[in-house]
Amino acid sequence: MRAVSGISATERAVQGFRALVRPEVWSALVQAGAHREYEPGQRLFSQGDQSGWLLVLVAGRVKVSYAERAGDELLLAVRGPGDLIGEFSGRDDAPRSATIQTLEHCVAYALPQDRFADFLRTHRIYRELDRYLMAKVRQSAAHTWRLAHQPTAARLASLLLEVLASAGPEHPSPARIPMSQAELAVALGLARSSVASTLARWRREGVVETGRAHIVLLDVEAIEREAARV
Ligand SMILES: Nc1ncnc2c1ncn2[C@@H]1O[C@@H]2COP(=O)(O)O[C@H]2[C@H]1O
Repeated sequence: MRAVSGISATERAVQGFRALVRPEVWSALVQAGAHREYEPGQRLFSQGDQSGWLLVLVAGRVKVSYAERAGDELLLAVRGPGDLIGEFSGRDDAPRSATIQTLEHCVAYALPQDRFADFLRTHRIYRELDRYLMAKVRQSAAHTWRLAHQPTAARLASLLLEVLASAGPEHPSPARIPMSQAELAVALGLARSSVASTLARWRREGVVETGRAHIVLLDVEAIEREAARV
């Protein structure tokens, strides 16, 4: 697959916790939690809160955002099926490090942190959790670099590819990006007008289709080429 900013699209694919454990361990983890369904735009965790549970996400994409005091939120990551959400607090007993909001309808299983700790012990999967956390740290570095150094179009393209990659293989419409232009602008720390004019150009070129609160990627290769421009 073509290299994107030195990273191939395959490497860019978000690796969930599910990919790191045996299928029967993942199933047992899901069964250990309480079934929850969330509407699009629902806030699951708020940065700074103290709460003793985490989510095992099985369907739908969420955004992870960070803000300093009353400042605008900046997007840290987009995660999807196969991910753990809210596992940091259980590791370091600190408040929630970020705010989590659903981008679309989500299905997850909720587990108290102490039950998750028991699960890690019983199934001896500390190493897998370490690898998972380190993958999140590594992806954060790439994300930060893109925010700081990529021009507008490349930054926007990178985010659209991240949302696409986080959909997971079972998603019915992964190329439908459930974010408005205003939401994309806030997420990337860009002016809304810059996002609007880039999307208008891509629309004219047949690369995307835009709706009221979503974008459909019609030509992923063209978006990958845009993301590769530094
Ligand atoms: N940089 C990041 N990349 C991916 N997920 C993150 C990142 N920062 C925070 N999170 C997730 O957001 C959650 C917020 O609550 P926690 O701090 O409990 O656990 C956090 C992680 O699951």
